[in-house]
Amino acid sequence: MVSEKAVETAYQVAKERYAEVGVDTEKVLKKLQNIRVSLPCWQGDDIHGFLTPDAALSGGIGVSGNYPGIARTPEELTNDLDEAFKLIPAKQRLQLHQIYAVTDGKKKDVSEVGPEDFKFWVDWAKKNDIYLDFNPTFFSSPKVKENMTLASPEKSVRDYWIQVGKNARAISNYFGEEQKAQSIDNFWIMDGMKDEPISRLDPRERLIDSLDQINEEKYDEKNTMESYEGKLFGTGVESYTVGSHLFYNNYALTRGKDWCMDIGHFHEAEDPSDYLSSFLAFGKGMFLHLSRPVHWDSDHVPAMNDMLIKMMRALVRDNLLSKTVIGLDFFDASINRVSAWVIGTRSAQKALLLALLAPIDQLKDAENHYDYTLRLAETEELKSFPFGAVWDEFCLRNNVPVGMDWYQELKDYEKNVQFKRN
Ligand SMILES: C[C@H](O)[C@H](O)[C@@H](O)C(=O)CO
Ligand SMILES: [Mn+2]
Repeated sequence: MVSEKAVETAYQVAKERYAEVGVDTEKVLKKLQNIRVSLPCWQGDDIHGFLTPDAALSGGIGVSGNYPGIARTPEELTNDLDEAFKLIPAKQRLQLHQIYAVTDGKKKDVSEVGPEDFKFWVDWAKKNDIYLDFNPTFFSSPKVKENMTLASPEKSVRDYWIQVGKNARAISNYFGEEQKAQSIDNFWIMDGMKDEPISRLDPRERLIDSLDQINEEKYDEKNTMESYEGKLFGTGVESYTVGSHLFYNNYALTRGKDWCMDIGHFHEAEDPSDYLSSFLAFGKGMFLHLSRPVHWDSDHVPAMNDMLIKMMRALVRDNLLSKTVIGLDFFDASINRVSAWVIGTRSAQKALLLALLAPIDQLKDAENHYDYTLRLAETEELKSFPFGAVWDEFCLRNNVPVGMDWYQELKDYEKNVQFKRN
């Protein structure tokens, strides 16, 4: 076990080192304490959900791996989440998908679920001081016709999915009312075509109309805010995605909604962190799906890599955190699913902490006075500052295991709970 004394001693040294360059680590720790990251509930059960757990995944997303101990019921999923939250410092958020409705034995279609089917989650969230976000489920359903939902050429198909979207807004609004904090309602719509379409505009106009119909009801933004997640392509819809990045960027701007960037949905040569300030210079707010794309939108568990660090730096350096909810999106069944939540969230928090531990005002001042030498010298020196000691102190203060100590706790849970499920 990591010695508390060693952590505290190292922190005192780190505090002094950062103070030398004008960074107050105590202020940074307070900031980090109040930034909630939104975990994807679907990592816990490979996106099966409870409404149609046997339905095949569609929309070009896929889970690989078969690690034992998957959660099969709402109780098992919340037990696993409880375990993850014991190993993640500070209070967080959780994204639910619509297929995670808990209908108490009643057979319901996704177009029929409402707030009452999420009471289970609201009760659990209140008990644990977790904020809930939402994602309507526009995939894994026989009602998806030829890869089309809200943009379908058939009115009856669109109408079905419009109802799903309306329900989603009512559910997210219910979360907001209950938790007294805004719930993000994130729309990802899989619609697209495998081969070159003749019209690229018609499906987009239909999608706009469907979304506008979904948004007819006015809800208090204190409770709920829609965000729209674009995509470059997906397996099966390689040639055309109706909801491209630019499409939702414009939809969000013209409707006063949030834009969602999933960093797995960009081309490898792009730098998605650059889009944050480009959008937020005009837009209302941003929701993120931080993920780890490996050659494509593979939804690996986020690691503290350059991409993640750049995203956090862009948010912190330009003061965009107040307009952004940091969500995660991954589903990896090749490793313990609870460990995926722990690793992904701790990595996101670490990247955020690293970004916060910088004398940003000073660096901006250097930049505004053309002192690019100081800017480069200091940002490079900061890379070898004792950031890990500040992270360990953060874990210690939050009563969660420091360093690899969490792994042993998780192995006990795996042995005593998860492996007994089969
Ligand atoms: C399960 C999520 O809705 C899904 O991952 C979506 O957010 C996405 O990123 C699709 O590629
Ligand atoms: Mn996503």
